[in-house]
Amino acid sequence: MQRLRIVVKVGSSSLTDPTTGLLSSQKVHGIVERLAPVLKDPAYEVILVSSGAIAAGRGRLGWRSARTVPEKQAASAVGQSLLIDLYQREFMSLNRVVAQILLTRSDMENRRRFVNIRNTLETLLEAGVLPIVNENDTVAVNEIRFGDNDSLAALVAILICAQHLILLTDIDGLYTEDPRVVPDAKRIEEVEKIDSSIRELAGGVGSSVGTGGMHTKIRAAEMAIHSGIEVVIAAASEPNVLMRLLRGERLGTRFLPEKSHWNARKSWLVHGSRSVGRLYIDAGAARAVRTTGGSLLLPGIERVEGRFDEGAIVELIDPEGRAIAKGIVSFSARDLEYFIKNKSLKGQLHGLPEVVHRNDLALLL
Ligand SMILES: Nc1ncnc2c1ncn2[C@@H]1O[C@H](COP(=O)(O)OP(=O)(O)O)[C@@H](O)[C@H]1O
Ligand SMILES: N[C@@H](CCC(=O)OP(=O)(O)O)C(=O)O
Repeated sequence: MQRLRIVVKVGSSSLTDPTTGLLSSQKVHGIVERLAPVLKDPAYEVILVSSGAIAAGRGRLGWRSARTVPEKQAASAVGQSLLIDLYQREFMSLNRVVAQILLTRSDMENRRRFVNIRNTLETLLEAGVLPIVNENDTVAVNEIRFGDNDSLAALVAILICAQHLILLTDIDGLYTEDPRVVPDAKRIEEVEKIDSSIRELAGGVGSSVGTGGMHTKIRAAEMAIHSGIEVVIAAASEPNVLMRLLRGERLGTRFLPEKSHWNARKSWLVHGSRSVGRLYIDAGAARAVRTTGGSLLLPGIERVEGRFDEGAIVELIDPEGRAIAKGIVSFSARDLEYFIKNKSLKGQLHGLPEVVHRNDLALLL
């Protein structure tokens, strides 16, 4: 039987006490209660992405707040083990082994690590273990931080080819405006396509502990639906919310997956990888790449930007300056510059590999 894969993300706001902002063991218990029936059902495989480390650490350290990045990192270092210990004890009563997985953005950007993470998760799921993922806050300096766990959860869902991503938060879905600011705002039940009219609905963060508010959730939903994954934003406080959602009950806001979506490799290219260079290409090459699904060949390249080796991720820029695709380049920047400078060589360059093979290329436009 093909099991459905579900990534459930629980935000800081749903794991903490609203007045103190500290981790609430009662709320953690509530999340475990909602997960229990799904875990028991052989139709599903679950990965939990849980925030809460900073809140747990602040509680243990007696800190009223953690504002600077080093403070948050220190609080998280103290709190992550407390958080996992709490989950461990809760899941023990359900006879379920848990595993801790801590990731940074750069783990996702590196294709080998990305594949390794997938192998580990697959093995854990196969062994009936519940993986509990969080950002590795202590090593995640600004450039490699997710910051919010919504994008992390979307990338995990892409990585393991999940069918559902459920973002549990302190509000029962996406509203036409932030209901904390505009009390008569209306909940949106279903979103067919995420465009600027949807992105504009997101207001700020509601609680003192949340990060990103609806902005990061809509961004995460966008990544996931492009990859064929259905996304729901729902209230963590709703009784039996997960099973009810999986049975099709209309709770929260459902974002429909796109029908013609990227495969996992292309999704990783677009959302997971970071490009380190740009190839400026001519109109003919842009047309070949965009409309005929062709590879990028040497004669189409006009200029190279960035220092990179073969195997790096680059963006392809068309003559109008638009990034039309992202792909894995087969030559280093130095080699490409050499070929461009010695254009007369072009005629003799048949037989060289494509600069970016079509299988290693994902269109952005
Ligand atoms: N259009 C909107 N609809 C619903 N909630 C919104 C909207 N804009 C902003 N918000 C705020 O987003 C908050 C949830 O985000 P956040 O605090 O980051 O949660 P989490 O900790 O679960 O990631 C809500 O409490 C709400 O105040
Ligand atoms: N990694 C941090 C969570 C960051 C965060 O607050 O994210 P979110 O729950 O999306 O608002 C922690 O465990 O405290």
